[in-house]
Amino acid sequence: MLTYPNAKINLGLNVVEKRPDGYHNIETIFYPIGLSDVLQVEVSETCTDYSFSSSGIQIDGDPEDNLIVKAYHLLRSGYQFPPIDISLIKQIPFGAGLGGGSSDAAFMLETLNEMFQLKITPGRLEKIAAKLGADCPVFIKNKPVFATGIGNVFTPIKLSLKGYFLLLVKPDIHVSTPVAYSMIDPQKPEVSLSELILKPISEWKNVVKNDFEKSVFAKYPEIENIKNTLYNMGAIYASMSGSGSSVYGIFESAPPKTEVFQDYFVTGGELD
Ligand SMILES: C[C@](O)(CO)[C@H](O)COP(=O)(O)OP(=O)(O)OC[C@H]1O[C@@H](n2ccc(N)nc2=O)[C@H](O)[C@@H]1O
Ligand SMILES: Nc1ncnc2c1ncn2[C@@H]1O[C@H](COP(=O)(O)OP(=O)(O)OP(=O)(O)O)[C@@H](O)[C@H]1O
Repeated sequence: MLTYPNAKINLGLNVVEKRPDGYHNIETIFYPIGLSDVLQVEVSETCTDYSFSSSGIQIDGDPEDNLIVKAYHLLRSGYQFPPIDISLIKQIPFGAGLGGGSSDAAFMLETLNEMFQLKITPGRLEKIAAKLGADCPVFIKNKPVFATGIGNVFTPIKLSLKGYFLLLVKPDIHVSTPVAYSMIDPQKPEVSLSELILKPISEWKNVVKNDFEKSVFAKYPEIENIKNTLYNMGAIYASMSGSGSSVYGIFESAPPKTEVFQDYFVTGGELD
């Protein structure tokens, strides 16, 4: 079975408070985008448990630590299904705040559920996904949502960026999520993001913020430069996604072709 685990961007992100368990309560809007990996899972004719191979962008770390493999082990411990061969084409940069690994894991859970008719409900799948990472559960419904808690409590929102254009830029900087959280001084926002996002997109620039930007920009001015360049190119709204290092611009029409980002990973297109 072939699936295309997609990335997300965060539209606004408030880090509200640190919790006793070390995690942080946040407010954010997750918006799925078209950039995706390719995940193939087939019943294996050769192995007795599972095989995993990965091509495309080379993922650091041990393959056993890949979130896809962790998702596999999580279901294997509670459900019966035959041996499988898993292959991934990695196209979503990691250390980018795009949730690529989380999406791979969520799609892996869904694939196994569907291929082997495990009959796990979407609600239960979200709970299983939460064991793999805070960003994982959102990829089960995979719709724009307002999220609270550690990013796992969802309220549907009526928000469509259909017809707008995205330009996404990822410099060659890996921002580690735990390190990014450790640099933040959490603060309850005066006005909730769920209200601010109802304003016209042209006003987001002045009110919708990502709390990670302050400390990440201070450490890596190059990332702030990308955001400024996107505004200079005519973006109606620009922001770092999640804990970085990717930065996106939202445009009312196709952004002008430019050489300025030639050293970076760049993607984009019309939004859904
Ligand atoms: C920055 C975001 O991408 C915004 O969507 C997410 O909050 C990050 O989610 P993620 O990468 O899935 O994070 P996890 O793999 O669950 O956690 C990695 C580390 O980030 C920190 N972490 C993560 C999520 C959260 N709400 N509070 C945290 O403090 C914790 O130190 C945790 O050990
Ligand atoms: N399938 C996967 N794709 C990408 N990274 C993975 C995957 N499985 C495990 N990882 C690990 O996750 C790390 C990236 O996590 P990090 O939270 O820093 O980045 P991110 O861009 O916010 O991505 P995500 O939200 O998917 O975790 C990588 O360094 C890699 O070791």
